[in-house]
Amino acid sequence: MNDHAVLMENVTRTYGKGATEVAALRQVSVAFPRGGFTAVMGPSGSGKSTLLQCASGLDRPDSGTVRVAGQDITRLGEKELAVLRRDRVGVIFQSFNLVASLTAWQNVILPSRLARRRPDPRRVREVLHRVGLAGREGHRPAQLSGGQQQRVAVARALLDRPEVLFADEPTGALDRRAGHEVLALLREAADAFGQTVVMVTHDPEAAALADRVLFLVDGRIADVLERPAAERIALRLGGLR
Ligand SMILES: Nc1ncnc2c1ncn2[C@@H]1O[C@H](COP(=O)(O)OP(=O)(O)OP(=O)(O)O)[C@@H](O)[C@H]1O
Repeated sequence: MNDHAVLMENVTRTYGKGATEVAALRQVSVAFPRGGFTAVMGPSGSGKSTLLQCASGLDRPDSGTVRVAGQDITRLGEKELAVLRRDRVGVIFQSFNLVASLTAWQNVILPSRLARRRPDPRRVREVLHRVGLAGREGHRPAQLSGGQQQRVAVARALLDRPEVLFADEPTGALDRRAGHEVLALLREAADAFGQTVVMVTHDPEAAALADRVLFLVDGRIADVLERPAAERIALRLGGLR
């Protein structure tokens, strides 16, 4: 067993062609240690979301390799990739991505239902309880606060106990307190459940909860800080712009 949940080697991702070509990632090599919590920061357009999408199998790099749980996902066909994403990876977005017509419970089990599985109701209850939504199972997104909606999305990502949780600005649409609750859940996923967390954020205070902060500039890793305080992150970030 290697101790990296995700290993990216020489990953390049270019969008567009000719005059409109943009190199979103340039030969990026990075390892995300098992059970670690990594924040990814950098100026707008530096490649953070692209890195997350390539690492999670939502996007394919043009070259380089991405190993998730030891498997090179760049070599997998669509079906195999879908299975790996389903079984090993959880994803959380800034905009929650919930279905408005479904209840919290139904949103949490939706990916399983689409994969023709029947999740154990005890597990669904447990995971909704863990994110603080006991008693809100029957509420639809419009009947929940932004923080509660994001916690539904976290519960959905946690349901199948994925080895890796990817979060793209998970607190971007939340106020401080709600954001902190979501971050605490991500921290707990790493500390109590040994899950690997990779989170893109613009917020130095959010990044300060991570074990390590990667800074991207123009598609390259410009710096890595271990367990930095928010002030140091903000300073480093200011120096990059
Ligand atoms: N689908 C796409 N088509 C064309 N260009 C794209 C596409 N997605 C991203 N890009 C470009 O790739 C670069 C990196 O984008 P990316 O979204 O990864 O940056 P980011 O660091 O996440 O930015 P932000 O903080 O603004 O969300 C940008 O220049 C962006 O315009």
